[in-house]
Amino acid sequence: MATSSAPAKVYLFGEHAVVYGEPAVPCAIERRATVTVEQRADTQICVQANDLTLDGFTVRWGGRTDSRPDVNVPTPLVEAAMGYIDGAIEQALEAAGESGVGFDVTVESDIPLGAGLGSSAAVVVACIDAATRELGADLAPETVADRAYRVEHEVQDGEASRADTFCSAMGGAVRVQGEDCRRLPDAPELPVVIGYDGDAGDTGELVAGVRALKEEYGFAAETVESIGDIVRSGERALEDDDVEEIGRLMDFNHGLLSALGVSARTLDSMVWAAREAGAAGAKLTGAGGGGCIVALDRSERTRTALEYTPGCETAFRAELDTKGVRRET
Ligand SMILES: Nc1ncnc2c1ncn2[C@@H]1O[C@H](COP(=O)(O)OP(=O)(O)O)[C@@H](O)[C@H]1O
Ligand SMILES: C[C@@](O)(CCOP(=O)(O)O)CC(=O)O
Ligand SMILES: [Mg+2]
Repeated sequence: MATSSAPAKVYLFGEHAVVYGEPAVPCAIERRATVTVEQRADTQICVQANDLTLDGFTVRWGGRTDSRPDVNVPTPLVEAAMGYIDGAIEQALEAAGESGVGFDVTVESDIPLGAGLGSSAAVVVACIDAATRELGADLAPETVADRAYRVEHEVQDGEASRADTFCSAMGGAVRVQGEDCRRLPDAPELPVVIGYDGDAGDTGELVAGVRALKEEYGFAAETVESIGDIVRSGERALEDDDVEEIGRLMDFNHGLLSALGVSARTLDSMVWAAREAGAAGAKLTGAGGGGCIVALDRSERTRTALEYTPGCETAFRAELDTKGVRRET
């Protein structure tokens, strides 16, 4: 039996545009998905999944006698979860040079699902790490990241960046542009506050929507390029530890994401509540459509204001996670 965990992340800058080769800077936070993998005597894959926003379900597939999942939760969720776990197991088997092995997989996650905090990447990264160790192999975090990216790419219908998976595997703040993935040497000490509307967005669908807009309108393509410019300015502000400037750029980034159609009324309300409470800046994080915003505020004012904002289910402070994927005992 092997257990690994991997962290969630917020995007300081650059989600969506990173899918088209612009840079992005995500940052790992101290909320984790933990995955336990144990070999079975047969060839089935049996997944037990739980997280904050899920009542929990068990699904079993593969093997000779039972190839249909036996579950009690909505089909799209199960299909997506099966896609991620199936993909992760396939990558682990390939990495360990094995085939035809069945596993019991248990997922426990503190990361709200589909909320822009990268629950999918954390689950896949932790699952690949645990499954390869269960098979006697040991992969470097960079290799886990690369294999996890292939899974996200497949599940998101061929459109995904390496940002979420690299960040979750490596921890800290990272910069990703195409295949160029690096850890930022001095992870910034940022006063991150997160607001969550209790809702979820479908990453694959939202990415496809941006792609369609970009193909239809030249100015949408330019908007994507402008997000790249914001990220480049953001990197300089991060080097200077200039929280006010980082915040201004986050505000600008949110405006452009909103123009690309991936915000939501609740996300906009939370962003405005944060700004009015004195946050240095605020933006949605991840794919959007519902889920989380990220704001910067050293004081408690933003968190308190968010808690009283209609549409906000919960607000919390998030510490930077410098560890990335790790073995749990
Ligand atoms: N605890 C979990 N158990 C099983 N599957 C999970 C869990 N957390 C996330 N997932 C998978 O990840 C998907 C959400 O990923 P995505 O839409 O990319 O949003 P995000 O990565 O922002 O949370 C879920 O639909 C599910 O398939
Ligand atoms: C929209 C996107 O840039 C980030 C998606 O993040 P999340 O799955 O919503 O946490 C897609 C990607 O980079 O693969
Ligand atoms: Mg995701």
